[in-house]
Amino acid sequence: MNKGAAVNGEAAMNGHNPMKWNKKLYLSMACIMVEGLLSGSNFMLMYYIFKSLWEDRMDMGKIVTMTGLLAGVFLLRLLIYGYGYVQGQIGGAGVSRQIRLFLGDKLKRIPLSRFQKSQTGDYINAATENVNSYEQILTHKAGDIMKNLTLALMLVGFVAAMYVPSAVILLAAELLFLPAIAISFQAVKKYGTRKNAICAENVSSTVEYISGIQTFRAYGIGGIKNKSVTAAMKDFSDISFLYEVKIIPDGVVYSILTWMALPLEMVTAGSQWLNGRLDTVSFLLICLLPLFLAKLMGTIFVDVTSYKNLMIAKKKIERVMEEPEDARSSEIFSPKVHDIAFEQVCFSYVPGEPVCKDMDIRIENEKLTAIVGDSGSGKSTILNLISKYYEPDSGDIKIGGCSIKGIGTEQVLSKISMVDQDIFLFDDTIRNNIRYARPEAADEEIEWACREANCEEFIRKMPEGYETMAGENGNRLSGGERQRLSIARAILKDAPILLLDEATANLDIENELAVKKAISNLLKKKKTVVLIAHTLSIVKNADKILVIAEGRVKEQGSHEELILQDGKYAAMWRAEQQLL
Ligand SMILES: Nc1ncnc2c1ncn2[C@@H]1O[C@H](COP(=O)(O)OP(=O)(O)OP(=O)(O)O)[C@@H](O)[C@H]1O
Repeated sequence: MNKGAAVNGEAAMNGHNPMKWNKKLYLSMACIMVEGLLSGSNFMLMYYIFKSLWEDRMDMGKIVTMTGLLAGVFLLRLLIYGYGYVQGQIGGAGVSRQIRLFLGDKLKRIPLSRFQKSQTGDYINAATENVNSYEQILTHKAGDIMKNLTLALMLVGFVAAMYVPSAVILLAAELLFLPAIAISFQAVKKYGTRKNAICAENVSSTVEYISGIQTFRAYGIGGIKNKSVTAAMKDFSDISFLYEVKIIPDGVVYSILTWMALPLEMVTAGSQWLNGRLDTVSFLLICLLPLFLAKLMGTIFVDVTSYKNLMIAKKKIERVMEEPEDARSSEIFSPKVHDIAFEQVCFSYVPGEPVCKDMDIRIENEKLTAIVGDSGSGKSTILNLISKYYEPDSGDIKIGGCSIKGIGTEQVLSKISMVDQDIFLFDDTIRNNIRYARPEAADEEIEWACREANCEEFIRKMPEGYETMAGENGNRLSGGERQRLSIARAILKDAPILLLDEATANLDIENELAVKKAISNLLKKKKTVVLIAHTLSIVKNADKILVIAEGRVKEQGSHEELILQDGKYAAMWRAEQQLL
C-alpha cells in the first residue's frame, strides 16, 4: 500500500509529548524520596536511644527529647508523604488524560486500512489497559523504587559509619540485585511482550464476538465462536502463569542470597565485638539491618520487575502514537468542478491480489455515472478510493483536476456524501443521527431532508417521533428505514459529490419502492453522482455506465451504446430481463 500520503505520527506530535512528566509528578517524586530519607533517620535515632540506654545515660530530659523527635519525624513523614501522594495522583491522572486525549485524536487520523482485526485490539488495549499501566508507573512504581533505593543506600552508609567491612557485605548483597534483575528483565522481555500481544488478540476476539453475537447466534455458530474466545482467554491465562513461573525462581534465589548477609555479618562483626573493637549496640544493629535490607531489596526486585513489565505498556502506547497518519494538508480543498478521474490506478488490499489494475476512469461533472459488474469485481473499492478510505498503490485520483494524494481525508470527505450498504447509526435520537451530516442544520432542515428521503412517515409513527432513540447501531430500525435515514443524511449534507451504493436487493417490495423514491429525489439535485447498481434497471438512464471486470473498465457508454456493443453489459441486461 502506498504510504506516500501518510505522515509519521511522531512528527505529528509536533514536539508535544503527551507522556512527558509534569511538575506535580516531579514534586511527588521529590517528596517520596525525602520521606524515604526521613524513614532512614529513624535507624539513627534508634541507635542513639539504644546506646544511651546501654550506657545508662538516659534521663527524663533525653526521653522527652527522643520521644518528641520520633513523633516529629513521624508527623513530618506523614505530611510529606500525604502531600507527595496527592501530587502524584493528580500529576499521574493529568498525564493519563493527556495520553487518552492524544490517542482519541490520533485514532481519527489513522488510515482506515490500519484498522484490521489484530490492530484494533492493540488500539483498544493502548487506550485502556496500557494507559492504566503507565499511570501506575507514574503514581506508584517510580516513586516507590526511588524511595527504597535511596533508603537501601542510606542504610549502607549508616553501617559504614559503624563498621566498614559490614557495610561492604551489605553493599555486596545489594549489588547481587544487578544480575538478578538482568535475568528477570530477560523473562519480562520474552513473556511480558507475548502476554501483552495475547492480551490485545484477546480484546479483538472479544470485541468481534460481542459485535457479531446476533449473527453468530442466527447462524448457530455462537458456540463455535465462543470456543475461540474461550481459547484466546485460556492462552492469556497460560501466558500469565508462564510469566510468573519464569520470574518467581529468580526472585526467590535472589532473596535467599541477600539473607545470607546475616550469618556473614554475625561472623564478621561478631569477631570485632568479641575483641571489644565494636560496641554492643552497633553489633546488634548490624545484625538487625540485613533482615530489614533483605525485605527492602525483595520489594525493590518485585517493583523494578513490574516497572519493566509496565514499560511494555508504555512502548505499546508509543507505537500507536507513532502510527502513520493520513496526510493533513493545511491546503483548503475547493475545486471549482467535481469531475473525478482515475489515472492508471493500481490497488490491492492484500499484496499480490490486485483489485484495480491500471484503472482509468472518467466521471463527468454533475452527471450520473453508474458502476456495474460481478460481485467482488471492485465496485465498492472504487468508492473507497475516491473517499480516501484507502490510498492507491500507484497512479493518481483527481477531483476537479486536482490530485487528492496530498489532501487530508477530512477535506476530501467534506465534498462527498455517501450512501452505502453499511449504515452506521449512533445510539442517539433520530434527529441527531441525521444532524451528524451537518451539525449546524436547523430542525426544519432536518425534517425537510427526511421528507425528501421518504422517512417522514415511519419517523412520525415512532413513539417520540424525531426524538426517538435509534438504539445501538440503529437496531430498532428495519434495513429499508436505516437506508432512507442514510439518504436523508446525504440530502442534508448537500455535498457536490454523491457516492451511492444501491442496495435494494434485500428489501421487501414496500421498502424497495420507498428507497428507490428516496434515491430518485436525491438524484434530482445537480451533483456528480457515482452509483453502484446491483440491478441494471436502475442504471438505464445514467449518463454513463462503467462495466468493471478483472480490475479494469471493460466497457463504458450509455445503456443504448452498451446494448449495441453486445458485450458483457448486454449479456447482464438480457439475463436480468429474463428474471423479470
Ligand atoms: N478490506 C478488505 N480486505 C481484503 N480484501 C478485500 C477488502 N475489501 C474487499 N476486498 C476484496 O476486494 C475485492 C473487491 O471487493 P469490492 O467490495 O470492491 O467488490 P464489489 O464489486 O463491490 O462487490 P459486491 O458487488 O459484492 O459488493 C473482493 O475480492 C473482496 O473480497
